[in-house]
Amino acid sequence: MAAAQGLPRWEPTARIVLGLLGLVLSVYALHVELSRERDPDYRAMCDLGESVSCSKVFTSRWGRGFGLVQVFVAKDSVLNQPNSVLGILFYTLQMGLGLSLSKKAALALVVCSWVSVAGSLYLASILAFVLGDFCMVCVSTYVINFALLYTNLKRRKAIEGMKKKTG
Ligand SMILES: C/C(=C\C[C@@]12O[C@]1(C)C(=O)c1ccccc1C2=O)CCC[C@H](C)CCC[C@H](C)CCCC(C)C
Repeated sequence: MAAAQGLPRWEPTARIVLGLLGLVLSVYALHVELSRERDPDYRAMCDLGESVSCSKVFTSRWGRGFGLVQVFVAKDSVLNQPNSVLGILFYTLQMGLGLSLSKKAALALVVCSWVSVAGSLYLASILAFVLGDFCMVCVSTYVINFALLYTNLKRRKAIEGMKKKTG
């Protein structure tokens, strides 16, 4: 298997493509959220209907700090950042740590990725059962997060294999 000798050949490309897509979606989500907060009449490209509205989702209480941070701190605290800011950090980290071939970096990527998949499942259930909204930007980021987890698991396996061989 190629994975035993080194990284799968598709791995660096997949990581950059997924990371950039996630980054673009997160920046867009942040832009929509801030525009909507400034102007309640703002309509975003991803607002297609009453229940297919991304800006409604982004500006809901679940759109900041996963709706959980404000249980502990004030709503307008600096700790209560939009989810998309976490997304920007997360995708930047995924591309940045991808440059390192160390085992620790590979493990960190897998752990962060699992956290993001858990976050995705949580946000998806809020979307479906609480808000009853279809947010295309959100669903796209969940798909990206699953794909990144797969990529990171493959990568970690390959890096473990490499280190065993060369000592
Ligand atoms: C645009 C984006 C997610 C979309 C969205 O979050 C948005 C914007 C939102 O307002 C919302 C409201 C209500 C229901 C669902 C939603 C969402 O769907 C990006 C996050 C992706 C991902 C879920 C980030 C997870 C990061 C981890 C917590 C790991 C952090 C690791 C750190 C070391 C950086």
